[in-house]
Amino acid sequence: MTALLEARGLRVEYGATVALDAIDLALAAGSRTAVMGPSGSGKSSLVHALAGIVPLSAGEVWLEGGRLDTLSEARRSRARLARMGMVFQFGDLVPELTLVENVMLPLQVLGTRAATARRRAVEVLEQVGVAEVADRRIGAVSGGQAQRAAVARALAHRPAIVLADEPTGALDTVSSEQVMDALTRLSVDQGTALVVVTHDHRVAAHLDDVVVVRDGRISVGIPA
Ligand SMILES: Nc1ncnc2c1ncn2[C@@H]1O[C@H](COP(=O)(O)OP(=O)(O)OP(=O)(O)O)[C@@H](O)[C@H]1O
Repeated sequence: MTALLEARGLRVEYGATVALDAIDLALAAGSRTAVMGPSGSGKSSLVHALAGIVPLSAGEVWLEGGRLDTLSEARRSRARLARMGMVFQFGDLVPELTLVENVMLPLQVLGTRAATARRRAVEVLEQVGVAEVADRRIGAVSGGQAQRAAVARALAHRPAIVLADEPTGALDTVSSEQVMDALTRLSVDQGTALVVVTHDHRVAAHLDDVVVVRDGRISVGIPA
């Protein structure tokens, strides 16, 4: 079966630092993968390389059977926007906008009409359990609620792949569980491939596979 997203021989360098080397990874539709490993081992670099955000020194990234890394920057951004959802530790939501407006934004960039985008945004906010605060500004809700809005935003356009870098890192245990429940439930419902960078074994327990990164390489063994 063709992988949805595949890395072949990835190498990423920042100046003299080799952040990733010889990475092979294939993600199938509906797979749920934790990326674990020590601080500085290359986990964020891996997620950014899979998303086509950082330039590769060597290797290839394939998205749905086509090369991602060789596309022009504009086409890569478009492919990322259309087919991927990204969630980061502190969200990157617009604090002055409401939850629903934040979730509508990428849909509208993709050409969805405002009324349709709003309906879909409210639907996903309901699925992640924050519909009751949908019209509050991000700055006026809790960290857990904002992070669930970030999950809603990443999933609203029904991406094939969700890449989440420490999505629960700033949250207490209860909020962290809510965010992971929301991510995994929507992955099950929509068949999304889910990749979650985490230090937390409780977070990894929500996922089916674990990839351990050590010194820029995928290693087999017990996560640190
Ligand atoms: N923009 C950058 N410029 C230079 N070096 C970088 C840059 N980003 C990351 N690095 C280096 O690349 C290596 C891998 O970093 P990366 O952020 O991918 O690790 P990580 O496993 O995600 O770390 P953490 O768990 O602490 O977030 C580290 O040595 C880091 O210092």
